Amino acid sequence: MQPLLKVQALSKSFNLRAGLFSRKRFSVLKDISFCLGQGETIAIIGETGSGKSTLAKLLAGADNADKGQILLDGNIIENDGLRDNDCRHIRMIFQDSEASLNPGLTIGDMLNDCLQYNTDLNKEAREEKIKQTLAKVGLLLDHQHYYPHMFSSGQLQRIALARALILDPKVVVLDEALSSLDPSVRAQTVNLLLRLQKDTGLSYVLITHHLSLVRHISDQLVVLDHGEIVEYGQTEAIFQDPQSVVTQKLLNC
Ligand SMILES: Nc1ncnc2c1ncn2[C@@H]1O[C@H](COP(=O)(O)OP(=O)(O)OP(=O)(O)O)[C@@H](O)[C@H]1O
Repeated sequence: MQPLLKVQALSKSFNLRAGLFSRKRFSVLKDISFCLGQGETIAIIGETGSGKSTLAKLLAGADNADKGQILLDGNIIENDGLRDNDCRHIRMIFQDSEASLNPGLTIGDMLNDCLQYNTDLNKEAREEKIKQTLAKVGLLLDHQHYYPHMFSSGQLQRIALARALILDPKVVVLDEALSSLDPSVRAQTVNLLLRLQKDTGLSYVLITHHLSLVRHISDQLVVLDHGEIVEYGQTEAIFQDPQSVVTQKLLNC
């Protein structure tokens, strides 16, 4: 069966200042390849600086790769740094959702803007979509009139999720999106993510340092080290018998 998301030999480097007048390229991701099926979750783990967030940004189209392809449903959406402009199908949620929300906009206006920029829906259809999406993430219809500062951190993550889901994506990239939540709110958010996945066949790319979360919700696991994949396979198999020294170190700490 064709995977929903296929990442092929993705590479990324940045310019680094190497002296007063010289720069050199610093390779952050090298030949990254993996597949993700519909309704599945792949976790990406690795030490700080191993390239996880850079990979998340490439997947969501927030940055371009130097080389390699990203295919969604068999269609190339990124090819050697050229991205298909339609960013709807892969959406991203960050750790600090408050910082990514405009403090001067109500939640309803923010969701409405998102629909206006990305769809042809008329006013009534947009209102209906906002209503459905707020309900989907467990928020009240009245919350559309509130501003970001009026919500708790758990509710803010639901708002970030609503902003991602309102465009009916196929993949959501969660970059440490659950890390700042306290354990009970994190558990509620995980349950919400799992329910949405079961109901809608959504796929997740989970980037986290929380190994228990990785084991609980991911089907597959990618271990990054200095921008390279050192282990890739079924999560449970890797947890039970990690092959690479890097994975053994990460799982033991
Ligand atoms: N825009 C940039 N310009 C130059 N270097 C960058 C840029 N973005 C990231 N890097 C470098 O790329 C490397 C990987 O960074 P990245 O944020 O992807 O790592 P990470 O695995 O997500 O780390 P963490 O777990 O701390 O979030 C780091 O050395 C970082 O300094």
